Amino acid sequence: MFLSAPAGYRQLGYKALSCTGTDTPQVKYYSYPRISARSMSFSTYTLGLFAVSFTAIALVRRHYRWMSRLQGSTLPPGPRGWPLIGSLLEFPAEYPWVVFREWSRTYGDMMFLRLLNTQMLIVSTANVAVDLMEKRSAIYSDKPVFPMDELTGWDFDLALMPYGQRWRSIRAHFHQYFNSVATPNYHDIQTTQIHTFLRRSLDCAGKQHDPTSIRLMLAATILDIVYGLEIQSMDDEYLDIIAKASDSFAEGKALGRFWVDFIPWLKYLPPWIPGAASAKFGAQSRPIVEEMVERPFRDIQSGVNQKPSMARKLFEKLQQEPDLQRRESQLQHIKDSTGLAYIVGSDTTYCMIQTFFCAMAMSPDILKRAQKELETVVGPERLPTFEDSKDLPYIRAIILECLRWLPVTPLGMIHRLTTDDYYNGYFIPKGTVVVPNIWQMLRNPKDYPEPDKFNPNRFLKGGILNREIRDPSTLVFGFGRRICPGRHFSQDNAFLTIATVLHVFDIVPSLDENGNKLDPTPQMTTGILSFPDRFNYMLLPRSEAAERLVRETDKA
Ligand code: HEM
Repeated sequence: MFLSAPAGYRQLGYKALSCTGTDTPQVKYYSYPRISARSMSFSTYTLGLFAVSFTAIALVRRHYRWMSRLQGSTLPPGPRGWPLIGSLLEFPAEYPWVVFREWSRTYGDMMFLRLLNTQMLIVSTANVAVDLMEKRSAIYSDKPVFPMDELTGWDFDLALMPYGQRWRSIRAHFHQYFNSVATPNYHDIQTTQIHTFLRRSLDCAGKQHDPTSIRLMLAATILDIVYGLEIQSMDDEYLDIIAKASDSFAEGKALGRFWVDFIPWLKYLPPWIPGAASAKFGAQSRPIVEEMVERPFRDIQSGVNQKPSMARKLFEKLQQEPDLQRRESQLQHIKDSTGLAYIVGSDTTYCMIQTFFCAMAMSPDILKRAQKELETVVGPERLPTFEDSKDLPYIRAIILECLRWLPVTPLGMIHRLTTDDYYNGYFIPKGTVVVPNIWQMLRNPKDYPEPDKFNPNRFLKGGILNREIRDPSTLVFGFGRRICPGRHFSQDNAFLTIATVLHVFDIVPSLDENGNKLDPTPQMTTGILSFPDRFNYMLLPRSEAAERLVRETDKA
């Protein structure tokens, strides 16, 4: 079930794994334990029995339905699995993208498997992903419904939402404010927050860099744009509500924790019945999630918060809607579309910026070359701006390589097929959940030779970006009608953060108490999002002039 989760949730309890690194960083992923049946409680077993019975009936019925629809095709190959439970026992609980790559060596670029009553297609190459999820987007844009999302209140989240009218309306509101024409409107806010981040980083120069300051920068940026909120610290009361809501999401999605996603009628059990753990948990979670969505909007509706923002503009526009019923339903969609921006946008962008710091701490030559480009184009008198982007191909190549090297969502987000499909002689039954192994696509040596190496040069030819190399942003932000609508905003933010940091700071391994360099080798996390965590690096101002440039941002 964790595959269904959206980008951008606080990754609590994620596992971290050692990586190895050299001057040209390479990342290795190790063991991937299986799901442990011992961790399940008695009531979980009881409900598990129900699940097995229901699954058995559903599977037998489905088997006969499929047989009549094969039309001379076969299902794509894949692990055979066990009766009833399918491949549940061998399904990797950690770093699944690495295991799927191993499996694909046996089964090819389309692998079909079953987990209880969920059928899954894992796609390992970019061409197949584009053929299915982009070119046939009309039938590959749905998402499976998980009753737990409704119980916990998380069903407002666009990334989880089934394809349909509600999704269309919320996405349209969101798109209006995050499309490529609208995002430059946020450059001032982004610049202010990035400059604040530079000053905070300067205050901690020479010490292990605290990634909380990256989170704070992103929170302050997105919540200012969306609600006009001024976030000064991570102790902010509203951030605390978001954190609690995110915790409830993470727990609700933990594989094997609740059975309601396998036995949907469990959601109708009242919370006080023994065994109704999911309903009980949902009843605790829902008010917190509602508060997260409602609280900042209340202040806008009541006029307490008058600052210009996306929510305010949408709300004012809505007042011109004459149809009261329509106004009511649109109001909820507006609240939902604004409520999800921070949730889906901040952690994803955070992961990408962490990847940048990690790559730079491990690749001094690449860092120096980027700084040289900045010296030539921007000069010592000022900080880079968004307008410099077109003249900084090496910085842009670094961004592309960060997206490719350690993709933030290695398995993207699952899609669901809404009707039977036939592709390359294979039958893909309606309801199949499609998992793109983006991590593997971005490690295809035909597109990216020596794929484990961090090497921005692969995107350059004759000093400019080489359009013949597959652009990783066409994969990492997902596919077709569900493609990430925050991608322009996120890439803008990444550009200015990376360019300004490199212009004024060196990024180097931090030191132990005896002044010896610590190993900057990162730990990779596993989960919906994956990023290098807990690695040793610090920022040092490049010169007094650079320090001055940073301090002067306070006066700007
Ligand atoms: C490096 C940063 C980011 C990455 C790698 C990323 C990646 C993704 C991916 C893979 C999806 C799923 C697409 C699919 O289903 O095929 C997605 C969906 C989404 N993203 Fe992002 N994202 C990032 C930043 C952002 C930001 C900054 C925002 C908002 C400001 C955002 C908003 C969304 C929304 C609303 C969806 C759901 C779209 C839908 O299902 O219709 N993302 N993102």
